[in-house]
Amino acid sequence: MNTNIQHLFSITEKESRRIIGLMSGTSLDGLDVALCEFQGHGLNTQITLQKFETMPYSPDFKENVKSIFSKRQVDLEKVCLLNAFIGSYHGQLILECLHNWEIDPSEVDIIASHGQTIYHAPAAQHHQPGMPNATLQIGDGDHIAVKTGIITLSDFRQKHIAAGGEGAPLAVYGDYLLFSKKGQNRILLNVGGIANFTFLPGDLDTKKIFSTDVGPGNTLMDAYVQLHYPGTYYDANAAIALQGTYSQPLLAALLDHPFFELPFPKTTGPEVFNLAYLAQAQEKSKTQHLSVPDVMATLNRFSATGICEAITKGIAQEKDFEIFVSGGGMHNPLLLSTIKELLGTDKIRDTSELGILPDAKEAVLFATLANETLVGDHIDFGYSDRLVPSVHMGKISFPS
Ligand SMILES: Nc1ncnc2c1ncn2[C@@H]1O[C@H](COP(=O)(O)OP(=O)(O)OP(=O)(O)O)[C@@H](O)[C@H]1O
Ligand SMILES: CC(=O)N[C@H]1[C@@H]2OC[C@@H](O2)[C@@H](O)[C@@H]1O[C@H](C)C(=O)O
Repeated sequence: MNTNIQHLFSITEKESRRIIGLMSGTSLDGLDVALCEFQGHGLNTQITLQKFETMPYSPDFKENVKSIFSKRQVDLEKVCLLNAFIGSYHGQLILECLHNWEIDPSEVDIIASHGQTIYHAPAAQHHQPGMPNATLQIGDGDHIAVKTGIITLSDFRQKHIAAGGEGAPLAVYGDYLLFSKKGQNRILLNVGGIANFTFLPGDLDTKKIFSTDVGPGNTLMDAYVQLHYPGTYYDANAAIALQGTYSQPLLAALLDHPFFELPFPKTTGPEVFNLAYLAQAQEKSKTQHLSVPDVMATLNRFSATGICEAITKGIAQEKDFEIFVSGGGMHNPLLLSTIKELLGTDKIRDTSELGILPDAKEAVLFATLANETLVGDHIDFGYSDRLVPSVHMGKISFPS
């Protein structure tokens, strides 16, 4: 047997496995690195988040990725170069993290890498006849494996699409295993660039469980800040939005998009919800005269409204539910207070109450997906055979 396969096989036989989960999200703040220890699998998964760090990206790197991110026309050579570059750069950042944590790479069994999404195109969004759901993450796993010497699983979204899904959100697979609780309806809300939530019914009926994107989380707010305050990446603590007042006509125009009417589960990205979309909405609502703080306040309210309307639809007739929030948007005080106001609840907790640091949740998800691919059994995610396919995801890269 090839020694790589032998090594992989021995990892699957271990009592516990150390897996590094990686996430590089749409806001391009940095690479989230979560070192997790797993025992068991499926609903018996036991996970300990041993270390977590966000390795910040340099401004140059952000600009490089932004030049090809979510754009229909790009420099194809740049895409090709960045695919290799990001793989090796992520490998380097992992080695730096391990060095900071005084952990030798040989003590890590597996890396689970999301890569960098550069284009997301579910069929409901691209409308190109005869063309499938599609999504593209770059930062090739072979480069990570060779750089670190650690077996790497990557490119998780393609199998989801191949099996009938839209490639996102994948959160349902991890949330169900790590956070379901019999007797309690739970909403796991992640406010990243795009916001999404998972509904976990208290009867644990997999036919009702799903994750769905709901629309913009931070992406439009971030893009607008970056346009008006070059060198600033986001509206820290909603300082700008809090100086403004939201505009009802602009809010209505922003909410007037067919995505919001689509049934769950569904997915979207900055390919749709971007500055051009905002400009169209301002034109439609004749609100081009608004001040920067007023637009920021409206974008903030837009994200909160999209989130709350989707949650209200998603929980259907369930009256009692708990919300656990994660993602960078949870640090935005105006967004959080509006979500509480619109849902009429004060009871929003974060996932640290469930044992997982909220900023680490998505990186932990990919580690969990890798653990299932290595040692998990078939789980029937039945919400819809097509949209939450029951598959194991990730491609395997060996270091040699
Ligand atoms: N103190 C804060 N005040 C306001 N917003 C904040 C604060 N801290 C973080 N954010 C927001 O959170 C964003 C980063 O969130 P996160 O890291 O969850 O996004 P991501 O993982 O890149 O996105 P996605 O989940 O869509 O891939 C920032 O760009 C910013 O908009
Ligand atoms: C295509 C893509 O990268 N989508 C991300 C993004 O960030 C949040 C939301 O949009 C979600 O759909 C997804 O990530 C999480 C980890 C998911 O798949 O559950």
